Amino acid sequence: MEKSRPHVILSAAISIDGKIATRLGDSKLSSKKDKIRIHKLRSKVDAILVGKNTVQRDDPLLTVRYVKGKNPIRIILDSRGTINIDSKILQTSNKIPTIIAVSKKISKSNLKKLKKFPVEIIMTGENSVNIKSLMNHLSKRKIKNILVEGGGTVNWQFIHNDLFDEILIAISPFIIGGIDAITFVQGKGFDKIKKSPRLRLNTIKKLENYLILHYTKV
Ligand SMILES: NC(=O)c1ccc[n+]([C@@H]2O[C@H](COP(=O)([O-])OP(=O)(O)OC[C@H]3O[C@@H](n4cnc5c(N)ncnc54)[C@H](O)[C@@H]3O)[C@@H](O)[C@H]2O)c1
Ligand SMILES: Nc1nc(=O)c(N)c(NC[C@H](O)[C@H](O)[C@H](O)COP(=O)(O)O)[nH]1
Repeated sequence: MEKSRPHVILSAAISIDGKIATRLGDSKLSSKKDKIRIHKLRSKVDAILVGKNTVQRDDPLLTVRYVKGKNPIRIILDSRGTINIDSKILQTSNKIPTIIAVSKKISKSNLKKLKKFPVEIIMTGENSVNIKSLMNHLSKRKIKNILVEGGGTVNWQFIHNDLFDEILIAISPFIIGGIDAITFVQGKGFDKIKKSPRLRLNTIKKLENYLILHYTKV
């Protein structure tokens, strides 16, 4: 029987205090070697997924550049279709397959704007994108594995809905601090430790001053 969702790997670079960006959205935590590690990983997955805020803040390409390899399909969660038309994602959508996942709340004008680009639009969910049905849809499209590269709001949705299989964390040698800085997992958070998914620490690897932790679910 076909699996109802792809294999999901959550990945992030965090400061030693668990933040993924400063309060101003600066997230440049990875070193060159760490980027090479990430790009190797990108080249091995069918798709890479991020939330709209990450696109707005980082203006990422989400391609494989530090190593040779194929680019994964890019998937952006953007409920209302407010992604910037000048973003590298939209501007390179003629070269790299791109899916914009939107919800039924998207305005006609934003939908029209997105349709001007050669992107695939998947509409699911009332207010925000229904990631369970999105995963189901992607599975039918033969997307077998997805690298979720954040940000914190997206990570919470995947963790809270138990839609992940592995977590890769790069603890980077920085301290960010501050109550307004974004953490690896945002959202409401669990109120009891026992509600947190149980994780098994599989491997730890030192990469210069970085520590790469690989977890799977128990
Ligand atoms: N260090 C790292 O590894 C890393 C990785 C990724 C992002 N970041 C940083 O994280 C910050 C962005 O994180 P964030 O938490 O603000 O936003 P995010 O990137 O998680 O995007 C969240 C947005 O995605 C959209 N969305 C649509 N459907 C959704 C759904 N079902 N679940 C969740 N989101 C949905 C919504 O507009 C929502 O506001 C940026 O500053 C970025 O630089 C850091
Ligand atoms: N591993 C990792 N280390 C970081 O320091 C960082 N900021 C991210 N962030 C993930 C997010 O998806 C970013 O937007 C892309 O890492 C930028 O992607 P590009 O280089 O433009 O392809 N991820």
